[in-house]
Amino acid sequence: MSTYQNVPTGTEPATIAVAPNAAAAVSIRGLYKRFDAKVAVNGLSLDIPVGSFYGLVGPNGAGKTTTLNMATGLLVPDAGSVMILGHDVWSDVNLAKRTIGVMPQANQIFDRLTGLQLLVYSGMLRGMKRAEAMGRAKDLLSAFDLMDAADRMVSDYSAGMNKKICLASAMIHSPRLLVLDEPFESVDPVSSANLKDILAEYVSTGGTVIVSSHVMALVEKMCTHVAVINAGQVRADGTIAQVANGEDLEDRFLDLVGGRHAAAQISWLNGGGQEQEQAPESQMPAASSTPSAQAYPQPTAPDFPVSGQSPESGAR
Ligand SMILES: Nc1ncnc2c1ncn2[C@@H]1O[C@H](COP(=O)(O)OP(=O)(O)OP(=O)(O)O)[C@@H](O)[C@H]1O
Repeated sequence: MSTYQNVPTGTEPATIAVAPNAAAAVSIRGLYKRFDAKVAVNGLSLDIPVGSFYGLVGPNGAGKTTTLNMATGLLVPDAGSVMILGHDVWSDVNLAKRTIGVMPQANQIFDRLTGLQLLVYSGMLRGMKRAEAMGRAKDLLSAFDLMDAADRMVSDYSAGMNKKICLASAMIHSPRLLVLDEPFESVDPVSSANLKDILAEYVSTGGTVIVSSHVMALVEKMCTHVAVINAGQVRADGTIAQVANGEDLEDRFLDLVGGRHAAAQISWLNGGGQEQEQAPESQMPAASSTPSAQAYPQPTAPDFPVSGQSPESGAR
């Protein structure tokens, strides 16, 4: 898909100048998606090298999830192309899906299964024999410190345990590319360190990890590469050092996406430590006068029934 037939005239992104990179783990060109009037992804192009730990960062609503959904065969783009390990995603979407492990969201899994059942089911969905899926499921439960919870229903897991079982179910078929949305959210520091070790080991064997995250310190520490996304486009991409460009990555991010405004200037939000600002004189009653009905309008009886009272009972 490389034409812009679904894109409103006049809003087409710049022509795709550079051919997709078949050697990349993911090569995106001119990706575009519009939801009614909202352009979520606006001609986005990006190459993600094989064996990289790639962070996608951007403010809320920047288009990260929409991009990842299109790149992983979950959402049809309006235009543009995505290649995964040299194969066009949308010409054989099932092949692409076999290559990728996408971490599901907590509300996308069958949480009435036990952790063990969920992993075995995920493995068998990927075409594994039950015995093989069972063996891998136990390895993952052990690696993710979930062995004690293996026979408990996932609906009874804590938020962090839920994250871990979702991540494990994305890994059971040993994909070549892992796509993870905020994988460490709610995960305790010990488990999170273990997960990072597992992911680092996976990358060292040639796997590629893409994480979408808002936690810049985590991206700076874990990732080899980063792309800053804003308003559906890539603002900067490359190794962490290239993107940071000698600055702290978080400061650089703020420079790139802008939009920082002075929250501290909300006039009424003062924590109680300072005198409230006086209202302008014009809005205050004259000194020594008693409050008049004009200065302080008296509340009137509500013209709607008060909870538990009929309009009649309210008048009593
Ligand atoms: N199904 C949808 N229908 C309508 N608008 C959508 C839909 N999905 C996303 N959008 C809009 O597209 C824009 C990009 O959303 P997206 O979820 O891709 O952003 P994001 O970068 O992942 O944000 P966040 O960091 O908050 O998760 C937002 O303005 C969002 O409201």
